[in-house]
Amino acid sequence: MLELRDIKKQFEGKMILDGINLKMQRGEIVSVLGPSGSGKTTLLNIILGLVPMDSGSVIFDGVDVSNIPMKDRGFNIVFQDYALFPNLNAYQNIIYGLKNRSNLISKEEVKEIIDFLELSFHLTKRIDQLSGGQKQRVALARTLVTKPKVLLLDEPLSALDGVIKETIKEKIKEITKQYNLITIIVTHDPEEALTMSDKVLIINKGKISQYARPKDVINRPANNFVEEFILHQLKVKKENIYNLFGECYA
Ligand SMILES: Nc1ncnc2c1ncn2[C@@H]1O[C@H](COP(=O)(O)OP(=O)(O)OP(=O)(O)O)[C@@H](O)[C@H]1O
Repeated sequence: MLELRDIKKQFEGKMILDGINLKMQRGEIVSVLGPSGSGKTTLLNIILGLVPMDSGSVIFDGVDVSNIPMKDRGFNIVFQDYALFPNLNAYQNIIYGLKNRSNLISKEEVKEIIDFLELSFHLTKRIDQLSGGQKQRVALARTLVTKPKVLLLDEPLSALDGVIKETIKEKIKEITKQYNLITIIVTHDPEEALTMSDKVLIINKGKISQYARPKDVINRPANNFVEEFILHQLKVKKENIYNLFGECYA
C-alpha cells in the first residue's frame, strides 16, 4: 500500500499542495485529476522523490520512504514527453536504465515486456522512425524493465488519439494487474480518469476535492467544484453524464 500523509508544498510562498492524505492499494489505478496549475505534476514528482516536500510523509508497505533518494525508492515514471534518447534505437532506450543494474531483471523478463507491448518488430528503429503510440510503448517498456513498485504516468494519453489511445489505455490496465503495481496517472481529462481508473483523486487549489471510485464521483460529486469541473470538461449536461457512463456503471 502507498500512503501519503499530510503532504504540503509551497513554491515561491504560494501553497501548491495543502495537506494531501490518501491511500492506494496494489493492483489499483488512481488518476489525479484537476485544473491546470492545481499541483498534479508536483504531487507525482513528490511521490517519485524528484521534488522535495515541505512536510508530510510518503509511506510504502509500511516503510517511510520520504527521505529515501529517488533512485533507491523503487518507483518510476513515464514523463509526458517520454524523454526518449533520440541517438539510441528503441531497444537501447528500453534497456538504458539497466546499465550497472543487469541483475535487476532477466533477459527473458525483458523479452516478455517487449512482447507484451508488441515492440519486437521495432527494436532497431530510431526514435524518430516510431509513431506516437510506439514511442509511448517504448517509454513504458523502459520504465517497466526497472520493475517499479509504483508506476507514475504524467499525461500518458495526451499525445494520442483514436484506436492507439484505447490500446495504450488497455495496456496500462493490463500492466497494473499483471505486475500488481500501484499506477498513478496525472490527467486533466475527466473522461480518461473516469474510464480507466479504480479511483479518481480530484484536487483543486492544493486540497483534495474528492477521492473516490469513478461511479461515486459521477453519482455523488462531493461538492460543486467536482460537479462543475467534470461537467465543464466533458462539455455535456448532467443527464448526459449518466448516458455516457451509464452502461459501465449501471
Ligand atoms: N519548480 C517550480 N518553481 C516554482 N513554481 C513551480 C515549480 N513547479 C511548479 N510550480 C508551480 O506550481 C503550480 C502547480 O504546478 P503543477 O505543474 O504541479 O500543476 P499541474 O496541475 O500539473 O498543471 P498542468 O495541468 O498545467 O500541467 C503552478 O502554479 C506552477 O507554476
